[in-house]
Amino acid sequence: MFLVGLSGGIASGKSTVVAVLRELGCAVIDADVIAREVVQPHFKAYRQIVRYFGTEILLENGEINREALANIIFSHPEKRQLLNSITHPEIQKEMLKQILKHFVLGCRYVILDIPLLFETNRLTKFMKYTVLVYCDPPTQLSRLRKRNGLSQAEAEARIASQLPLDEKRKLATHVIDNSGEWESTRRQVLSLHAHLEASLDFLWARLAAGTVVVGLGGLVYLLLQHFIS
Ligand SMILES: Nc1ncnc2c1ncn2[C@@H]1O[C@H](COP(=O)(O)OP(=O)(O)OP(=O)(O)O)[C@@H](O)[C@H]1O
Repeated sequence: MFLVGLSGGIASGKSTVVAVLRELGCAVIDADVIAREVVQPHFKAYRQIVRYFGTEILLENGEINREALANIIFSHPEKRQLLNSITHPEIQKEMLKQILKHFVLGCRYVILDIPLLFETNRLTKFMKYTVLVYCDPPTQLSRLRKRNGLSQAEAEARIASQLPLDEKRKLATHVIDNSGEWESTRRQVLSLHAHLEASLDFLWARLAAGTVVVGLGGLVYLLLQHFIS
């Protein structure tokens, strides 16, 4: 099995592309969903967040008030760092668990949908391929304005807070250009899927796992022989 990182920019069409990939039966791990899960009450990160940030960041139902927490870390970079040091290891653990599950199920590849994949650049070294869902700047601006009901200035400010798509484009191994019609995007996703399905890169991980299993089996056999005789 191999990993494929997928990212985009605000309103560039990532959700649209992921929907097609899921429809094709691809295994997709959504980092945003995991980030929301690990701060739910029964998780370790929840207890740590409450310990450090206090019960005032809780909603009446006991869940974390994400907006209140976002406001705190917005003006206190050291608190943002603290929050990241609590949540990031839990998110990575959960991602690893899901990757292993897909490996055991025999998936050839898994798509990791990570919003800040190219900005943080920490996870790209684990990816065999990286995919950018691209959209030309005027189209991105107009789709964002329409979807979120924003003024020109508001939409421009949100886009400017991210690494420009033209910069991310240089970092990706594959680009899906979503500037045109849905059908054109769909065709590109189908062709990417065919390319990934045809790749033999999944064999390396299976070979490595097979070698470990055979090695461990051999070791157990030798130990049993030793103790029985
Ligand atoms: N090819 C397309 N043609 C027309 N509209 C599109 C196309 N692709 C996406 N859109 C529209 O553009 C908007 C943004 O798309 P989408 O929500 O998929 O982007 P996203 O990258 O997931 O956004 P975000 O990361 O900001 O949540 C949506 O309203 C969607 O319906």
